[in-house]
Amino acid sequence: MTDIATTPAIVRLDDVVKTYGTARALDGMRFSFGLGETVALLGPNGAGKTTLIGCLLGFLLPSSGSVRVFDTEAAGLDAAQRGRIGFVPQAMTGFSGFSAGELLDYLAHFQVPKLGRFGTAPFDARLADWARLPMGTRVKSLSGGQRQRLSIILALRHAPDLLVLDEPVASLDPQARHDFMALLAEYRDRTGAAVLISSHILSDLERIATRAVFVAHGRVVHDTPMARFRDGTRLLRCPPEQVSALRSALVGSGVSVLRETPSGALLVDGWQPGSDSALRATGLVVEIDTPDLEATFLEMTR
Ligand SMILES: Nc1ncnc2c1ncn2[C@@H]1O[C@H](COP(=O)(O)OP(=O)(O)OP(=O)(O)O)[C@@H](O)[C@H]1O
Repeated sequence: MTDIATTPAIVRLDDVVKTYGTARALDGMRFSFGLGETVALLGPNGAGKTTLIGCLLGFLLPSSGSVRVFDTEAAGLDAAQRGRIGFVPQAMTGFSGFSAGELLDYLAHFQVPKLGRFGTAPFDARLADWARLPMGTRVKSLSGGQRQRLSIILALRHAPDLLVLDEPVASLDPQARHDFMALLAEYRDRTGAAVLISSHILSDLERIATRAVFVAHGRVVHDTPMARFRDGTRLLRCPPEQVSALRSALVGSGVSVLRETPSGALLVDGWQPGSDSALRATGLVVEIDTPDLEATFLEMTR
């Protein structure tokens, strides 16, 4: 897989393998990303996304390969480096005896905001305004969505350079989810942070991501900047007897075949403005569709 990151990497995974007994959750995972990128991590259940995130945050040790964050092995990050990371887990656990307000006050002692990046106070206020938490309620009595909002505040308020979100919006209501995606985009644009977000809500990712990394069976199966994805991904359908002629016509055209679907359609990358007319000139009868992230996900990870 080609490394397509355009900025200096602050996260780099090289040939990462992680086994649980005989199961290989990560099987040669390799990609990197840098500041200003918002990477959508896409993969079906069990593809290895949470394991990858665990390795990246130093919670899990890879069985082999290397995971480097801020140019340091992830498991050996010091406190100052960890302070540059924000993490929203799938579900927040612990701290159940604290009220929301007490927890925010208590953890403020360990979270040093990087002043001047977004004017900390106004963004804090934006977060609080978005979350609308009942500050006096104990964490154990908060709803799932309220706990998720609390965990999002804790992940963002110290202005991390690297923000890692594992299914951050699954328990949010549609309004909170919509507003959070806008907040996240604002955060990224104002701070230039690197963001890695895993979510099954692909329409959200389509709006915010600058890059899509598709994983299946513990490996990266497709890695593309979103601009290239939007402009250059097509689904080509032709009568079954013409599929091999279509493949031949694409050779040397700059268009590459990512997948042949079970019905014989070709998912391709690298489509250009002149590709339609070039294909018409071959005399092949081809139906050309522009797939969205979900349609591409279904083909790339099946
Ligand atoms: N602690 C564990 N012990 C054994 N196997 C595990 C453990 N954690 C994960 N696995 C296995 O590793 C594989 C990858 O799991 P992982 O949780 O990383 O997937 P995922 O892509 O995050 O899935 P989901 O979308 O369902 O959250 C799965 O086959 C899972 O069963």
